[in-house]
Amino acid sequence: MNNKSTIQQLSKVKHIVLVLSGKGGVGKSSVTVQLAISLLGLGKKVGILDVDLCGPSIPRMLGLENQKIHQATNGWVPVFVDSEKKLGVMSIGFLLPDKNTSVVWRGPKKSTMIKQFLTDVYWGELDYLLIDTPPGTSDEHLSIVEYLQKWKPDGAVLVTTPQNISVMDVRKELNFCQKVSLPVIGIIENMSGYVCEHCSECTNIFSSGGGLQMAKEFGLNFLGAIPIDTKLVEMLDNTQTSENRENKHLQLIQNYKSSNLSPLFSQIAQSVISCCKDD
Ligand SMILES: Nc1ncnc2c1ncn2[C@@H]1O[C@H](COP(=O)(O)OP(=O)(O)OP(=O)(O)O)[C@@H](O)[C@H]1O
Ligand code: SF4
Repeated sequence: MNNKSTIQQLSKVKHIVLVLSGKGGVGKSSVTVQLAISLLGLGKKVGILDVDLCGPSIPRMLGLENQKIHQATNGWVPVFVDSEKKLGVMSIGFLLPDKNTSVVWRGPKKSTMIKQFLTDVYWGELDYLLIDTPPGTSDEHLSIVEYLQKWKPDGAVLVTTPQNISVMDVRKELNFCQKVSLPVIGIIENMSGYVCEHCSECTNIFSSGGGLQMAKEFGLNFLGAIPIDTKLVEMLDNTQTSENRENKHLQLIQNYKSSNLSPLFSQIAQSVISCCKDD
Protein backbone atom coordinates (compact mmCIF):
# COMPACT_ATOMS: atom_id res chain seq x y z
CA MET A 1 0.00 0.00 0.00
CA ASN A 2 1.25 3.43 -0.87
CA ASN A 3 0.78 6.03 1.85
CA LYS A 4 2.82 8.71 0.11
CA SER A 5 -0.16 10.85 -0.75
CA THR A 6 -1.60 10.67 2.78
CA ILE A 7 1.70 11.82 4.14
CA GLN A 8 1.88 14.73 1.72
CA GLN A 9 -1.65 15.94 2.46
CA LEU A 10 -1.11 15.60 6.20
CA SER A 11 2.47 16.78 6.23
CA LYS A 12 1.63 20.03 8.03
CA VAL A 13 -0.78 18.48 10.53
CA LYS A 14 0.89 18.32 13.93
CA HIS A 15 -1.52 16.01 15.75
CA ILE A 16 -4.12 13.49 14.66
CA VAL A 17 -6.76 12.35 17.15
CA LEU A 18 -9.44 9.75 16.38
CA VAL A 19 -12.76 10.02 18.21
CA LEU A 20 -14.23 6.55 18.75
CA SER A 21 -17.28 5.08 20.41
CA GLY A 22 -18.34 1.49 20.92
CA LYS A 23 -21.92 2.21 19.89
CA GLY A 24 -23.96 4.82 18.06
CA GLY A 25 -25.72 7.79 19.56
CA VAL A 26 -23.46 8.27 22.59
CA GLY A 27 -22.50 11.78 21.45
CA LYS A 28 -19.27 11.12 19.54
CA SER A 29 -19.97 13.80 16.91
CA SER A 30 -21.13 16.45 19.38
CA VAL A 31 -18.05 15.72 21.52
CA THR A 32 -15.86 16.10 18.40
CA VAL A 33 -17.44 19.48 17.57
CA GLN A 34 -17.17 20.83 21.12
CA LEU A 35 -13.62 19.56 21.54
CA ALA A 36 -12.65 21.24 18.25
CA ILE A 37 -14.22 24.55 19.32
CA SER A 38 -12.46 24.37 22.70
CA LEU A 39 -9.12 23.71 20.99
CA LEU A 40 -9.87 26.69 18.74
CA GLY A 41 -10.58 28.75 21.87
CA LEU A 42 -7.14 27.76 23.17
CA GLY A 43 -5.56 29.25 20.05
CA LYS A 44 -5.16 26.06 18.03
CA LYS A 45 -5.83 25.62 14.34
CA VAL A 46 -8.16 22.65 14.02
CA GLY A 47 -9.62 20.38 11.36
CA ILE A 48 -12.56 18.01 11.71
CA LEU A 49 -12.65 15.05 9.35
CA ASP A 50 -16.07 13.39 9.49
CA VAL A 51 -15.81 9.87 8.10
CA ASP A 52 -18.89 8.57 9.90
CA LEU A 53 -20.43 7.08 6.79
CA CYS A 54 -23.47 5.83 8.75
CA GLY A 55 -24.54 9.29 9.86
CA PRO A 56 -22.32 12.24 8.96
CA SER A 57 -23.80 14.72 11.45
CA ILE A 58 -20.95 17.26 11.71
CA PRO A 59 -22.29 19.49 8.87
CA ARG A 60 -25.66 19.76 10.65
CA MET A 61 -24.03 20.53 13.99
CA LEU A 62 -22.04 23.37 12.45
CA GLY A 63 -24.78 24.62 10.12
CA LEU A 64 -22.88 23.51 7.01
CA GLU A 65 -25.52 21.27 5.43
CA ASN A 66 -25.55 22.96 2.06
CA GLN A 67 -21.80 23.05 1.55
CA LYS A 68 -20.19 21.23 -1.36
CA ILE A 69 -16.65 19.94 -1.78
CA HIS A 70 -14.35 22.17 -3.84
CA GLN A 71 -11.25 20.98 -5.64
CA ALA A 72 -8.00 22.99 -5.75
CA THR A 73 -4.63 22.04 -7.21
CA ASN A 74 -3.46 20.49 -3.90
CA GLY A 75 -6.67 18.51 -3.32
CA TRP A 76 -10.10 18.93 -1.79
CA VAL A 77 -10.50 22.15 0.18
CA PRO A 78 -11.99 21.93 3.68
CA VAL A 79 -14.96 24.17 4.49
CA PHE A 80 -13.85 26.80 6.99
CA VAL A 81 -16.31 27.61 9.74
CA ASP A 82 -14.79 30.82 11.05
CA SER A 83 -13.63 33.96 9.29
CA GLU A 84 -9.99 33.44 10.35
CA LYS A 85 -9.94 29.99 8.73
CA LYS A 86 -8.81 28.30 11.92
CA LEU A 87 -11.53 25.65 11.99
CA GLY A 88 -11.87 23.57 8.82
CA VAL A 89 -14.33 20.75 8.20
CA MET A 90 -14.46 17.95 5.68
CA SER A 91 -17.39 15.57 5.81
CA ILE A 92 -18.72 12.69 3.82
CA GLY A 93 -22.02 14.56 4.27
CA PHE A 94 -20.85 17.18 1.73
CA LEU A 95 -21.03 14.48 -0.95
CA LEU A 96 -24.62 13.51 -0.24
CA PRO A 97 -27.34 15.16 -2.35
CA ASP A 98 -29.46 16.07 0.68
CA LYS A 99 -29.39 15.72 4.46
CA ASN A 100 -31.95 12.88 4.46
CA THR A 101 -29.81 10.64 2.24
CA SER A 102 -27.80 7.94 3.98
CA VAL A 103 -24.76 6.09 2.69
CA VAL A 104 -25.58 2.53 1.70
CA TRP A 105 -22.28 1.61 0.04
CA ARG A 106 -20.79 -1.80 0.57
CA GLY A 107 -17.46 -2.45 2.34
CA PRO A 108 -14.92 -1.93 -0.48
CA LYS A 109 -16.58 1.29 -1.67
CA LYS A 110 -16.67 2.61 1.91
CA SER A 111 -12.97 1.86 2.33
CA THR A 112 -12.19 3.61 -0.97
CA MET A 113 -14.16 6.67 0.13
CA ILE A 114 -12.41 6.78 3.50
CA LYS A 115 -9.06 6.48 1.77
CA GLN A 116 -9.99 9.37 -0.50
CA PHE A 117 -10.96 11.50 2.50
CA LEU A 118 -7.64 10.76 4.16
CA THR A 119 -5.55 11.26 1.06
CA ASP A 120 -7.28 13.95 -0.99
CA VAL A 121 -8.06 16.71 1.50
CA TYR A 122 -5.38 19.33 1.66
CA TRP A 123 -5.48 20.66 5.23
CA GLY A 124 -2.47 22.92 5.10
CA GLU A 125 -1.11 23.80 8.55
CA LEU A 126 -3.13 22.36 11.42
CA ASP A 127 -2.40 21.89 15.11
CA TYR A 128 -5.08 19.21 15.50
CA LEU A 129 -7.00 17.03 13.10
CA LEU A 130 -9.94 15.34 14.86
CA ILE A 131 -11.36 12.35 13.00
CA ASP A 132 -15.01 11.52 13.75
CA THR A 133 -15.29 7.80 13.00
CA PRO A 134 -18.34 5.53 12.58
CA PRO A 135 -19.55 3.81 15.77
CA GLY A 136 -18.11 0.39 16.70
CA THR A 137 -15.06 -1.32 15.31
CA SER A 138 -15.40 -2.25 11.69
CA ASP A 139 -13.47 -2.58 8.47
CA GLU A 140 -13.77 1.20 8.15
CA HIS A 141 -11.79 1.68 11.36
CA LEU A 142 -9.15 -0.74 10.14
CA SER A 143 -8.94 1.23 6.88
CA ILE A 144 -8.49 4.51 8.75
CA VAL A 145 -5.75 3.16 11.00
CA GLU A 146 -4.08 1.40 8.07
CA TYR A 147 -4.02 4.52 5.90
CA LEU A 148 -2.69 6.60 8.77
CA GLN A 149 -0.17 3.98 9.85
CA LYS A 150 2.95 5.77 8.68
CA TRP A 151 1.62 9.05 9.94
CA LYS A 152 1.26 7.76 13.50
CA PRO A 153 -1.90 9.34 14.96
CA ASP A 154 -1.42 10.63 18.51
CA GLY A 155 -4.22 8.39 19.68
CA ALA A 156 -7.91 7.94 20.30
CA VAL A 157 -10.45 9.64 22.51
CA LEU A 158 -13.12 7.11 23.53
CA VAL A 159 -16.64 8.37 24.15
CA THR A 160 -19.06 6.41 26.29
CA THR A 161 -22.27 6.95 28.23
CA PRO A 162 -22.76 5.70 31.79
CA GLN A 163 -24.91 2.70 30.87
CA ASN A 164 -23.11 -0.61 31.19
CA ILE A 165 -23.87 -1.76 27.67
CA SER A 166 -22.05 1.22 26.25
CA VAL A 167 -19.11 0.66 28.57
CA MET A 168 -18.98 -2.95 27.38
CA ASP A 169 -18.87 -1.71 23.79
CA VAL A 170 -16.06 0.71 24.54
CA ARG A 171 -14.18 -2.19 26.08
CA LYS A 172 -14.24 -3.75 22.60
CA GLU A 173 -13.01 -0.42 21.22
CA LEU A 174 -10.17 -0.54 23.68
CA ASN A 175 -9.22 -4.02 22.53
CA PHE A 176 -9.24 -2.71 18.96
CA CYS A 177 -6.86 0.13 19.91
CA GLN A 178 -4.51 -2.33 21.58
CA LYS A 179 -4.63 -4.64 18.57
CA VAL A 180 -3.74 -1.88 16.10
CA SER A 181 -1.29 -0.17 18.52
CA LEU A 182 -3.31 3.03 18.67
CA PRO A 183 -2.64 4.82 21.98
CA VAL A 184 -5.74 5.78 24.00
CA ILE A 185 -5.61 9.45 24.96
CA GLY A 186 -8.50 9.03 27.37
CA ILE A 187 -12.17 8.38 27.98
CA ILE A 188 -15.05 10.87 28.06
CA GLU A 189 -18.28 9.89 29.79
CA ASN A 190 -21.03 11.78 27.97
CA MET A 191 -24.65 12.24 29.11
CA SER A 192 -23.39 11.66 32.62
CA GLY A 193 -26.36 12.85 34.66
CA TYR A 194 -28.70 15.74 34.09
CA VAL A 195 -28.08 19.15 35.63
CA CYS A 196 -31.32 20.88 36.58
CA GLU A 197 -31.65 24.27 34.92
CA HIS A 198 -33.26 25.69 38.04
CA CYS A 199 -31.26 24.48 41.03
CA SER A 200 -28.16 22.99 39.30
CA GLU A 201 -28.72 19.69 41.10
CA CYS A 202 -27.20 16.80 39.08
CA THR A 203 -29.44 13.73 38.77
CA ASN A 204 -27.93 10.48 37.53
CA ILE A 205 -30.60 9.23 35.18
CA PHE A 206 -28.62 6.14 34.20
CA SER A 207 -26.12 4.33 36.38
CA SER A 208 -23.12 6.59 36.76
CA GLY A 209 -19.35 6.41 36.82
CA GLY A 210 -18.92 3.71 34.14
CA GLY A 211 -16.30 5.71 32.26
CA LEU A 212 -14.32 6.56 35.37
CA GLN A 213 -14.56 2.96 36.58
CA MET A 214 -13.35 1.66 33.24
CA ALA A 215 -10.52 4.21 33.12
CA LYS A 216 -9.35 3.06 36.56
CA GLU A 217 -9.68 -0.59 35.67
CA PHE A 218 -7.54 -0.23 32.55
CA GLY A 219 -5.17 2.42 33.90
CA LEU A 220 -6.43 4.99 31.38
CA ASN A 221 -6.80 8.74 31.52
CA PHE A 222 -10.34 9.85 32.47
CA LEU A 223 -10.85 13.07 30.52
CA GLY A 224 -14.15 14.09 32.08
CA ALA A 225 -17.86 13.54 32.61
CA ILE A 226 -20.22 15.66 30.50
CA PRO A 227 -23.81 16.03 31.74
CA ILE A 228 -26.91 16.13 29.57
CA ASP A 229 -27.48 19.74 28.60
CA THR A 230 -30.89 20.61 27.15
CA LYS A 231 -29.43 23.82 25.69
CA LEU A 232 -26.98 21.73 23.66
CA VAL A 233 -29.88 19.80 22.14
CA GLU A 234 -31.58 23.10 21.26
CA MET A 235 -28.36 24.40 19.74
CA LEU A 236 -27.73 21.26 17.69
CA ASP A 237 -31.32 21.11 16.51
CA ASN A 238 -31.62 24.81 15.68
CA THR A 239 -28.64 25.32 13.47
CA GLN A 240 -30.75 27.05 10.83
CA THR A 241 -31.14 30.22 12.87
CA SER A 242 -29.66 32.80 10.53
CA GLU A 243 -29.82 33.18 6.78
CA ASN A 244 -26.33 34.64 6.43
CA ARG A 245 -23.82 31.80 6.20
CA GLU A 246 -20.83 33.45 7.83
CA ASN A 247 -22.87 34.98 10.64
CA LYS A 248 -24.59 31.68 11.22
CA HIS A 249 -21.29 29.91 11.79
CA LEU A 250 -19.87 32.65 13.96
CA GLN A 251 -23.07 32.67 15.96
CA LEU A 252 -22.92 28.89 16.40
CA ILE A 253 -19.32 28.99 17.59
CA GLN A 254 -20.27 31.73 20.05
CA ASN A 255 -23.18 29.60 21.28
CA TYR A 256 -20.92 26.60 21.86
CA LYS A 257 -18.33 28.77 23.58
CA SER A 258 -20.88 30.26 25.97
CA SER A 259 -22.70 26.98 26.69
CA ASN A 260 -22.75 25.35 30.13
CA LEU A 261 -20.54 22.56 28.81
CA SER A 262 -17.84 24.86 27.47
CA PRO A 263 -15.69 25.00 30.68
CA LEU A 264 -15.72 21.19 30.87
CA PHE A 265 -14.68 20.85 27.24
CA SER A 266 -11.99 23.45 27.73
CA GLN A 267 -10.48 21.28 30.49
CA ILE A 268 -10.76 18.22 28.27
CA ALA A 269 -9.07 20.11 25.42
CA GLN A 270 -6.21 21.04 27.75
CA SER A 271 -5.80 17.40 28.78
CA VAL A 272 -5.74 16.36 25.12
CA ILE A 273 -3.10 19.00 24.40
CA SER A 274 -0.94 17.77 27.26
CA CYS A 275 -1.28 14.16 26.02
CA CYS A 276 -0.22 15.20 22.50
CA LYS A 277 2.95 17.04 23.40
CA ASP A 278 4.80 18.70 20.52
CA ASP A 279 8.07 17.02 19.65
N1 LIG B 1 -24.17 16.06 26.62
C1 LIG B 1 -25.27 16.06 25.89
N2 LIG B 1 -26.39 16.68 26.32
C2 LIG B 1 -27.52 16.67 25.59
N3 LIG B 1 -27.65 16.07 24.39
C3 LIG B 1 -26.58 15.44 23.89
C4 LIG B 1 -25.34 15.40 24.60
N4 LIG B 1 -24.45 14.70 23.84
C5 LIG B 1 -25.11 14.35 22.71
N5 LIG B 1 -26.39 14.77 22.74
C6 LIG B 1 -27.43 14.55 21.72
O1 LIG B 1 -27.49 13.16 21.45
C7 LIG B 1 -27.70 12.92 20.06
C8 LIG B 1 -26.60 12.01 19.52
O2 LIG B 1 -25.39 12.74 19.55
P1 LIG B 1 -24.29 12.56 18.43
O3 LIG B 1 -24.88 12.65 17.06
O4 LIG B 1 -23.17 13.43 18.79
O5 LIG B 1 -23.90 11.04 18.72
P2 LIG B 1 -22.99 10.04 17.87
O6 LIG B 1 -22.41 9.09 18.86
O7 LIG B 1 -22.05 10.79 17.03
O8 LIG B 1 -24.07 9.34 16.97
P3 LIG B 1 -23.86 8.45 15.64
O9 LIG B 1 -23.88 7.07 16.10
O10 LIG B 1 -25.06 8.82 14.81
O11 LIG B 1 -22.58 8.86 15.00
C9 LIG B 1 -27.73 14.28 19.38
O12 LIG B 1 -29.06 14.63 19.15
C10 LIG B 1 -27.11 15.23 20.40
O13 LIG B 1 -27.74 16.47 20.35
S1 SF4 C 1 -33.68 19.34 40.55
FE1 SF4 C 1 -34.55 20.81 41.98
S2 SF4 C 1 -35.26 22.57 40.77
FE2 SF4 C 1 -34.77 20.90 39.37
S3 SF4 C 1 -36.75 19.99 39.02
FE3 SF4 C 1 -35.80 18.83 40.68
S4 SF4 C 1 -36.44 19.84 42.52
FE4 SF4 C 1 -36.95 21.22 40.87
